[in-house]
Amino acid sequence: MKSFDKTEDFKLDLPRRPRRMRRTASLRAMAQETYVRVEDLIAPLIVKEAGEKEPVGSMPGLYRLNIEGLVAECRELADLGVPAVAIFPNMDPDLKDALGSEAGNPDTLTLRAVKAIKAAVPEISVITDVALDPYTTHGHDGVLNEDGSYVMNDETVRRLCEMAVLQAEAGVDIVAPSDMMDGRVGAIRAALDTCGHIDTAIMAYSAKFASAYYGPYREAVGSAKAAGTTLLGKETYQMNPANRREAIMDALMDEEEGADFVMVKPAGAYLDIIRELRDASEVTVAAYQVSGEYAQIHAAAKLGWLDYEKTRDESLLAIKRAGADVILTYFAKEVATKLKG
Ligand SMILES: NCC(=O)CCC(=O)O
Repeated sequence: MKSFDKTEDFKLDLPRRPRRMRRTASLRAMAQETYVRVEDLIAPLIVKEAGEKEPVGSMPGLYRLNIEGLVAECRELADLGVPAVAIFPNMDPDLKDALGSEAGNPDTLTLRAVKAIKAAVPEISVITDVALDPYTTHGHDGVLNEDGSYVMNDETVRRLCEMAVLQAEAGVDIVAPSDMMDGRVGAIRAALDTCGHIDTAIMAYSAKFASAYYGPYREAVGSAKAAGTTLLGKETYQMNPANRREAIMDALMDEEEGADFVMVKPAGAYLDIIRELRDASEVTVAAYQVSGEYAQIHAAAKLGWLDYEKTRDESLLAIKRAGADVILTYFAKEVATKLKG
């Protein structure tokens, strides 16, 4: 057997050398396939009734804002070029009941917030959540049956239609059903059209998984305790994290029913679903980088275990590369500021 000759000139005969395009910054810039743009970012914001802005412990940089603070934040985001905000209410527990009746109040906090934003910052698109969980004492996204063992689908959808029409009347640009009831997109589309809101778009939380990554958000909106008061789990309506085909089926149903956006939530642990949905769907694909994804980057960076900015930017780039057209992310303002600067 011939021994390996260390002195011999050693050259691989390769038809391609991919490292050629990685050698300098300018070559790497030309070879870059994916970018995160400010136009891709949607900022989720939390509104509360009154008082000073309050930090959310597990989500550094996120605050519960009163309407005035919320409007000021929207002004800054619009000036940075962020195209949209998604508003979530932190409700006074006294306004919650088993039916989520406050959701049908034409003067509820969310609707006043929408009107204030649209009056002061008309150029930013406002997205509102269509779901009952902020308003129910049990924290579920719908109306329960008598013994509390099931979220009733069609009764819940009727309530969601009522909510969506109120939101459209308040001037919201996009309603976002996040409840995961069957048939709600078609019913909401029909209700909006019947009431003359043909131009109100629908962003469907289509592949919303029953995920542990929502933990910090539940603290932010004060629904963690509520969700714990019932034995009924959200996995009876949200999707099983193990399922891929089901996610695509549900999203394509939403598209057929009239969704203008289909969403995957969470994002980082579901990049395969984002890619597959981008390939299968004709409409805009949104991905929601949720609170747990945000919190884990902050926590690891605080411990000195990860580089904060690089990990943040890589997490968003990966979601774009997977195929998301827009990303709901708590990093929106920070990243927009960096991209503008
Ligand atoms: N409806 C909005 C959410 O549920 C947000 C979840 C999260 O950020 O963890």
